[in-house]
Amino acid sequence: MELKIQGLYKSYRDKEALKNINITLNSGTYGLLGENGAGKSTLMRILTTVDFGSKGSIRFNGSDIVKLDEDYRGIVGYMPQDLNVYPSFTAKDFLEYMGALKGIAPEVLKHKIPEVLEFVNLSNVASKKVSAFSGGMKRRIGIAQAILNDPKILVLDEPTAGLDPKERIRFANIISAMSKDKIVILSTHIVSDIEAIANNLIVIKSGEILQSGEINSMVSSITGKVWETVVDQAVFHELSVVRQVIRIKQEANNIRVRYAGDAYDGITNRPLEPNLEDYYMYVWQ
Ligand SMILES: Nc1ncnc2c1ncn2[C@@H]1O[C@H](COP(=O)(O)OP(=O)(O)OP(=O)(O)O)[C@@H](O)[C@H]1O
Repeated sequence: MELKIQGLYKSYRDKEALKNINITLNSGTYGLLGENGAGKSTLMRILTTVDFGSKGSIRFNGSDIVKLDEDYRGIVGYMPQDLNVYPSFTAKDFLEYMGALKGIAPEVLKHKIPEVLEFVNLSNVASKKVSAFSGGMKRRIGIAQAILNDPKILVLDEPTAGLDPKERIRFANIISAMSKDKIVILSTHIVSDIEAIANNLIVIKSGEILQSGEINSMVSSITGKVWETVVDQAVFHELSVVRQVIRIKQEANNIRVRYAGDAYDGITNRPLEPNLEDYYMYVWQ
């Protein structure tokens, strides 16, 4: 399976939201990371044909997705950032409605709805109004509607925003369980969520791909470059000028510092296992 994006641009009047995006996605989970306004939602909307690029092409297994039209939409699942549900809809009503919009036959929906509700662990609230759901439950019903058509390509815009730690883990497990033989693309601002859910990272900045690759190899490329030390205020000040500080914690009169770069001379440093946040801070900040 291959989704190939070539020379993709998107302009909104005077704003260039995407600039020359080139990337090929295969089965796997891709985390799209970028600041507010980087272009993540724009790229996701184009990948799902909710919107179109100004220039460039996207091909699924060699065929242009715009030309594939319904055939492409039939294999795509999309969870937009703001999923609006009529307040009076129950979970089941909502899935019936979304299923009908996707053109899924009623007899298929009949067995598919209980299946997806079970999958996202909402079977027990199938007849409850979605308007009364917690943030985490709303995200899960969002996933449920996105997978109604057994999509090969699943696009999730900020699926973990506003989730508590428990819901976050539950969500990560749901995504991992269904990422086999699919292209899953999810966006987030939270680096640790990408590390927990995705195998591949795409960093996007001002509409351009800054870097993309396999998360494990990115992280292992900075082995030996992440340290912890406990220093006083004066040394911390010197250190923070010449090294990338990742995290600090005040401890009595000292500061515990996680930093990246070469070990700073003249202090006691403890080597740490790098993680994706270290990589992100060290390489891009
Ligand atoms: N419909 C639109 N009309 C005009 N400009 C737009 C429109 N949609 C997005 N933009 C602009 O395009 C740029 C990219 O926006 P986009 O929503 O894709 O970013 P994002 O990375 O998803 O941001 P966030 O993390 O805040 O959701 C921004 O500068 C935004 O203001």
